[in-house]
Amino acid sequence: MAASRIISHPHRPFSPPPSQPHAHSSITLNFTLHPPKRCRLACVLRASLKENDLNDKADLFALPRPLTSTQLSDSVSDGPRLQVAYQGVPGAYSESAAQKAYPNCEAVPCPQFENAFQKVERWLVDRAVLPIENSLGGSIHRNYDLLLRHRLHIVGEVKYAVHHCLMANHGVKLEDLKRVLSHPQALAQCEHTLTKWGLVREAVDDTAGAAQYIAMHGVKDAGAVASSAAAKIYGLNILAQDIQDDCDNVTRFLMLAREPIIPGTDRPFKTSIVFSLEEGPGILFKALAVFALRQINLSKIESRPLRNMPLRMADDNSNGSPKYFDYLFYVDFEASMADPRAQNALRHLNEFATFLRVLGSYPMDTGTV
Ligand SMILES: O=C(O)C(=O)C[C@]1(C(=O)O)C=C[C@@H](O)C=C1
Repeated sequence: MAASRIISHPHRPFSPPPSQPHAHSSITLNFTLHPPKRCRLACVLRASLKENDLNDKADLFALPRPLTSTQLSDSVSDGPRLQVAYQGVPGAYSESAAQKAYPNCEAVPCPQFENAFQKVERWLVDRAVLPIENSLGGSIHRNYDLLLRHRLHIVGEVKYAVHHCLMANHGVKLEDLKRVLSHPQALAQCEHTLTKWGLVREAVDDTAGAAQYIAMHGVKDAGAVASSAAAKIYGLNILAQDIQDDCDNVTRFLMLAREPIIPGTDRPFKTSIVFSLEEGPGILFKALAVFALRQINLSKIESRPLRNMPLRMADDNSNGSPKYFDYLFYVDFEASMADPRAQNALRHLNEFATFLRVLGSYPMDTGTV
């Protein structure tokens, strides 16, 4: 097995190791910014990182140690239970995903995604498990943005089959309902069914939170879309089961930690990166070609606005009129950072990317959902 070492220091450039397959190489997985071409972007990204003062506090601690793959899914044997932050209240799908990812963990509820990131950064918990995409509803954009703003590492992924129920207080029938409360993703996943029933959608922070609200306030004209576990916890009656628009409704969650893991080649690995590019014809094609040239499969691509600088000038003679939207590209590819093909692909990409950061190299969830 290759034994590449990951250094997770945020201020050093990406510098791929020599490409021998079994070299004990040193890979810096964080971003690179070369002046002068990249200094404008550097300022923007630094400003965006400063938004979270926790990042500075994290620097007070010693350099993190990489995790080994044996530390991925269980708690430290005979030690305290691993504490895993998730967004929502008990009964949320994220809680079940956290328990699937770390079977003996203590799942710690957080009101917002950002709080889950912060809890890990402040050493209040060991890991966070957060949704990143759903097979029906698509990407959870907020978490893409937070991955960049924070400095946690993706150490694993877990796919979770989501089965939505419509629930209400006891005695309330489907005909009595005018409204339905749930997480926007859950509402999107049940779009056709809810339209058929003519229910007005109301978005709340999480599915189980919707169930809790309905129960606590004795609401009679609204139901909640949530899990059967939430119905049980909050004492609600299930009016309909499996109401998502497709029986195959799977959410992919990311497992996040302060430390990266040592990537291996002993099982299928995935690597997640984020980069930005100069404007120009065919530049995205060129960026994606670095993977195609090495037979590396891409499993996901997502573009997000570069929030602090969403528009760029066409050129210096554009009289100050903004022309182009500016993007960050998030790409997942099916190779380990210990694989020389991945190292070469990133070295190649780094030749023309204006910014590049490796978010994590981690075992793929190849299990059934
Ligand atoms: O609200 C919940 O129960 C969650 O865990 C959040 C969430 C999401 O953000 O996508 C997770 C899984 C489902 O796709 C629906 C909602």
